[in-house]
Amino acid sequence: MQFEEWEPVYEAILDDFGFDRAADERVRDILVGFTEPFDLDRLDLTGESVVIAGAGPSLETDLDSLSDELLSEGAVFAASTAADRLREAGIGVDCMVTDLDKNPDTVRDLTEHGTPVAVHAHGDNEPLVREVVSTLNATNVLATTQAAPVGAVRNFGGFTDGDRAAFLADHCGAKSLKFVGWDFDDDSVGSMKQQKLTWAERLLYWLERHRDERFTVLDGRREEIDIGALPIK
Ligand SMILES: Nc1ncnc2c1ncn2[C@@H]1O[C@H](COP(=O)(O)OP(=O)(O)OP(=O)(O)O)[C@@H](O)[C@H]1O
Ligand SMILES: Nc1nc2c(c(=O)[nH]1)N=C(CO)CN2
Ligand SMILES: [Mg+2]
Repeated sequence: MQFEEWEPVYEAILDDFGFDRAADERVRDILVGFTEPFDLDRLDLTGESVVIAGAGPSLETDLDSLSDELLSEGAVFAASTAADRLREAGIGVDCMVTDLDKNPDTVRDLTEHGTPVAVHAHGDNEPLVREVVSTLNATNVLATTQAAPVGAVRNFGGFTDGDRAAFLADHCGAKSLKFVGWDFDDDSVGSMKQQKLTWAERLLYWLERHRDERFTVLDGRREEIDIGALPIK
């Protein structure tokens, strides 16, 4: 997705949360200083089915639905702590997507052993960007921002760790996306997290339209989704 297409949605998100664009840009620029260009051919997903693992409570039961066939033929993208759960279950992660707020040791371990991690800079994770990114093997870091891309820091669209994983897989040519571990209505989360999940759902709905693909995670929900300021006709 080009930034011009993403930008109005980004503005709506900033507005909804009261986040500051200049802060996102400042932390993005710090990340620029720690990263090198990432060769996206390493994540060529052309013709592949990709599992997008969120970190919702349903991940536990959803893991049982992942067939050996899907896992051997497709790729697995994991948001944040979903990477830990998958690895515990013996499932390899092809890419982790994170804003570093939960499990930096996993990020360190994956990047050390050659797995790409999409590391996101935003206005509220400056200390993590400063402390963690300098300790990583930069070759395996795919730096991202929700603001305009600069240098090696890319923007594929998306906001929360999980929906950014889906936008990244889309960018990399995935044939189909399968979602596990997604719970948009989760009573265990606070109001800010619920607001983030509402945006994640909207953004997946938008991506679904873009791709002309039905995401089963949205089944039974499409009619109810408040698209907010999304540019959907
Ligand atoms: N019920 C859920 N709880 C948490 N994450 C969920 C849930 N359902 C889906 N997800 C996806 O899994 C990802 C887990 O990442 P993580 O918990 O680090 O959140 P985040 O995007 O960094 O937001 P936060 O600032 O709340 O930590 C979320 O970004 C979201 O896209
Ligand atoms: N400024 C800002 N941006 C974000 C934030 C956040 O807390 N603050 N959380 C996100 C969830 O992954 C994604 N982007
Ligand atoms: Mg996170």
